[in-house]
Amino acid sequence: MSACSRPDWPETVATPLTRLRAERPRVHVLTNFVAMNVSANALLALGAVPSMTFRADTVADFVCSARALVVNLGMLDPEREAAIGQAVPAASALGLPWVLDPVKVERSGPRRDLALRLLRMRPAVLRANAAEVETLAGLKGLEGAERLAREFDCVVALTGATDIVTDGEQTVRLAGGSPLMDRVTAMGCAASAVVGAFLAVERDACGAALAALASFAAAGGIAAGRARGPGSFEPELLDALFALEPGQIMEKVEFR
Ligand SMILES: Nc1ncnc2c1ncn2[C@@H]1O[C@H](COP(=O)(O)OP(=O)(O)OP(=O)(O)O)[C@@H](O)[C@H]1O
Ligand SMILES: Cc1ncsc1CCO
Ligand SMILES: [Mg+2]
Repeated sequence: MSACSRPDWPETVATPLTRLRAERPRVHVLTNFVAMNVSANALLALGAVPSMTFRADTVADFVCSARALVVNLGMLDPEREAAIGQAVPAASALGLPWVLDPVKVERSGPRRDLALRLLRMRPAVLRANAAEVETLAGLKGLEGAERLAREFDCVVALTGATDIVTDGEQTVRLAGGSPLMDRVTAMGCAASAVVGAFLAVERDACGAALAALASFAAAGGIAAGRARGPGSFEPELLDALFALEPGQIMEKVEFR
């Protein structure tokens, strides 16, 4: 039974967080220029180690020695697209889990088609917002997320004011975080990177996605309580991820 239906939340969240900090897995992140800095810093704050190269002739070596891969389609240029073409087969060959973040597929047919081709290459988790899920599924909200999870045999983490994690059969909703997360760039991209970090230590993709989004939401809620606005929110978020304790996650995040 997957963690999407497992009720022992402390175990689902606390154990992977402790393991992440103990093992310090390296996660290879292919992402856009807007998101690079905050994604790398979020991983470091949590205890993981980022690598970010997107040279096509180098990326497979980095992926082969990493423990998870994150593929983000934002601001996609030919160089990063070529790197994705090397990185995903390298990860698949090793059975390395990977996350797909289909940034803004609703804006471009070719980008949507690339995301659909990548979905057929079996990411462990698709992390997307509502517009992206609707574009890829042709259906809105939870129904769209469930359809994608079933069609592509992956876990779908649909984020927004409430996050949804589904494997197509079982679904968990998480409420937490802060509206300030919508006023700072690349929070979704950073959340996808954090899902990659949890996949590195938790092979149950539902469990990894839940632990990641719960940790990110809890840290977001804590940071919002300390920040004066978007400018001070981001450093507060990194500090909150660094100091995050499992008890705070249970306190700040509501599971439904
Ligand atoms: N109104 C909100 N209240 C609480 N949390 C939120 C809110 N909006 C976004 N979040 C959180 O912010 C993070 C990013 O989610 P979002 O759905 O905004 O991603 P996104 O649209 O892909 O972002 P981006 O493309 O800018 O990286 C998630 O962890 C989500 O839970
Ligand atoms: C790629 C990109 N373009 C504008 S903001 C942003 C970060 C993730 O959406
Ligand atoms: Mg996004």
